Amino acid sequence: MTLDLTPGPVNLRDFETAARDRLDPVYYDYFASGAQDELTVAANEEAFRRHSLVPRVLRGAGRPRLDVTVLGTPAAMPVLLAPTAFHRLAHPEGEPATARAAAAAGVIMIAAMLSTVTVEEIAATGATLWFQLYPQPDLAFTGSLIRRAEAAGCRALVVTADSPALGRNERGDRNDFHDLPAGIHCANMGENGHVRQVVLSPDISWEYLDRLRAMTSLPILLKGVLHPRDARLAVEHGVDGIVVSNHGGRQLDTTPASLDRLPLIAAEVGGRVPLLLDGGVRRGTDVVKALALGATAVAIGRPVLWGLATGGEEGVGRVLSLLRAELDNALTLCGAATPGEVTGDELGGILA
Ligand SMILES: Cc1cc2nc3c(=O)[nH]c(=O)nc-3n(C[C@H](O)[C@H](O)[C@H](O)COP(=O)(O)O)c2cc1C
Ligand SMILES: CC(C)CC(=O)C(=O)O
Repeated sequence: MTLDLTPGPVNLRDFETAARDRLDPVYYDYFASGAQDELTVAANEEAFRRHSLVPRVLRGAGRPRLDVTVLGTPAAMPVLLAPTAFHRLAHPEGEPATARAAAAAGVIMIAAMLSTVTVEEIAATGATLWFQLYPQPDLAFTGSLIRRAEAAGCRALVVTADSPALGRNERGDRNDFHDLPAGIHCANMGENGHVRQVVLSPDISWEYLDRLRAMTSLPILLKGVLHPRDARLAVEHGVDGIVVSNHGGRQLDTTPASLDRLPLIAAEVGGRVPLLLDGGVRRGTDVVKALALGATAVAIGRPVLWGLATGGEEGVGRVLSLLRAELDNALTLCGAATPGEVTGDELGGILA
């Protein structure tokens, strides 16, 4: 018997390396890649490096509490699982493995409409879910998806607004990856024995959002907002929350880092609705920086996929526990007692 003394991944970036070693390179590229030159992918992580945290001392804050409530949904920490498509490309168990890990960690999973297992089966894990929607021009079909998400117990609807078309993914082109492999499909899109094609439509407008608003009493978050005027419009159209996001740099390349847009949007929204941020969050200190700049919580996309590819439910669980430990440590070192206490004024010496 040989003893395995390798320590394994000790942070979220290590999980990417571990996942890369295990994954089919075509699927690795699908998960890792962004649009075109991937400038926005790089910008998202780079933006966090540009900011510093200035800790306060002798606050006697004690060990921080990490729990938050976002739009009525309690969570053990201000980190959600961003919606990402096609988890069965990462691990045969797919989304239910991710959901079990989210449930064990007490965090909210935003289930993607383009999951490879149905929302009902994901919900059967007992995880706390929100449901992400690509608004489909067929309103009746969209309505049926919303009804299913509601019936499955999803507690909010996350409407992705940054996808009037698919971003141009050149790694996918090089790999000729344009279809899911046999046996894996968009499980929520099944209808009378065939699978509906997802439509990313440039015709979706604020008027469509009004229709959605009238279709559900669930809180609605708009995902993919980068312009303060759109944030204002979102609030005017009755949205309950905003996800400041550039889709992990996978849609329009050369957009700014989502973190760099957060202060502008926070100033425009003025606390009327909670803001979430995703894109490039890899460290507990990144979470603190996002909180300092106006987010109530953040979401992570790729790190969850790296955990899933590396070790299924256990891998995702480890990603979440590492990030939790880092966040706990960062808040403690900042002298903050709760995530809500972190503000740009008091703690986040945001030095560009
Ligand atoms: C492989 C992959 C698939 C994604 N699928 C979706 C999706 O189906 N719907 C959606 O709104 N966003 C999707 N996203 C974007 C994420 O929700 C999120 O905005 C992004 O991953 C955050 O950046 P990060 O990966 O740097 O954490 C996807 C991202 C990745 C990496
Ligand atoms: C198939 C895509 C629309 C899923 C997605 O959002 C992405 O890969 O970024």
